[in-house]
Amino acid sequence: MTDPLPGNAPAPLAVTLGEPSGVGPDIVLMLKAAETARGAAAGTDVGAAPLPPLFVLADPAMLFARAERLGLLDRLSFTTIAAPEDAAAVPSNALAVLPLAHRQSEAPGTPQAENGAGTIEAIDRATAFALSKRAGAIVTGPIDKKALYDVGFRHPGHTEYLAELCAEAAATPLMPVMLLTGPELSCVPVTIHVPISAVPQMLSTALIVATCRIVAADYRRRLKVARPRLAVAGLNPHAGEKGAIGREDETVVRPAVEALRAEGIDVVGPLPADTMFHPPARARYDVAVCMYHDQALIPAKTLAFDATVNVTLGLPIIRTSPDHGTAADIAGSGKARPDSFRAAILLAARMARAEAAAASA
Ligand SMILES: NC(=O)C1=CN([C@@H]2O[C@H](COP(=O)(O)OP(=O)(O)OC[C@H]3O[C@@H](n4cnc5c(N)ncnc54)[C@H](O)[C@@H]3O)[C@@H](O)[C@H]2O)C=CC1
Ligand SMILES: NCC(=O)COP(=O)(O)O
Repeated sequence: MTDPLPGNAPAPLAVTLGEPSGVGPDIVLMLKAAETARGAAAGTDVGAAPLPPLFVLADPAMLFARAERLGLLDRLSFTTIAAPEDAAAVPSNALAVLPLAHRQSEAPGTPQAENGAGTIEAIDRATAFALSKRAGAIVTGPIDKKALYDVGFRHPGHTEYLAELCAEAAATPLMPVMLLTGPELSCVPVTIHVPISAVPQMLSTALIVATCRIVAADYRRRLKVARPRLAVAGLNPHAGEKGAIGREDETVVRPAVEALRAEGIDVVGPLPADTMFHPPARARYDVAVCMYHDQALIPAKTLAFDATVNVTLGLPIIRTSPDHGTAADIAGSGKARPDSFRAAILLAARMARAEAAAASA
């Protein structure tokens, strides 16, 4: 995961904390404190790969308050920076913080309406840094979607919002693809944050084809899988039982798989979703392309909740995120596990190195 690519060192990672009342701040602080402990215990194994260079976009006062609540101040210091480029000079025992214009309050477990502007500012600025290559990738902490909707955020989640920000910058429409990737399973939902009742209408052969093309291309370029094997799930029970239990698998999904195979993409399907996630079935593909959110995310989170990472494909920037949400029930308690956030940071760094190598090839 930490293999260097000489001459292609990407810029530091831009990290957003998401909802300040959630576990995003806890986890980043805990990861950095563990890193500092590693430095203090030089020569001993603290059991995790070192973090790559990164900086956090946040209100330093909010972060300090959460660190104090978690009892981490004796193991952690903060250095405020004015620009991403300053992160390189921050000592490894300090957390580089790029202050937001908006103030943020801490209030574990209770989203504060006035925090919404800072949450969105962090995402906007991290994305701008990544687009201008001043950040190698962005790693986002979980947002409370309803709390942001309540203050006027008009996007279902990061995935769709980041696509819109990148499309504005590129002046061209972009289609984001959500990938949940873990040690045992990688899954993509073709439809993302939509009510289940809207899924059959939204699914089309063109949407499945476009999704799979993006998956195949990003697997090759950014995940270094030369010939990714895709397995497409059916929509209906038993993949429609040849049309007897729903027609979509024959009229929508199968034509997409045939079109993709004609293009040379290694893809099978439609497969019955209930029998494609057991171990021997998983060994036959690199990524499962699913028809709706929970068809993909239930197996991914069930198999490896602590190690799965959410990646947005199809964008000119690299974005990763932990698989979990704000975990408001445990925010500020020190009970949050930082593993998925750590995996998101390490994967972002690996993808940024692959991207830098591909760009200079
Ligand atoms: N990328 C993002 O911004 C995401 C945001 N969300 C948002 O998070 C909010 C809460 O969603 P939920 O469905 O309740 O899922 P959740 O993942 O926040 O919590 C589900 C359960 O898992 C536990 N949990 C979650 N992360 C944990 C961690 N790191 N360590 C230990 N335990 C952990 C929680 O305590 C809770 O019991 C919603 O507003 C949702 O929209 C959810 C997923 C991703
Ligand atoms: N359940 C995954 C999820 O909601 C992630 O959303 P996003 O904010 O990463 O788009």
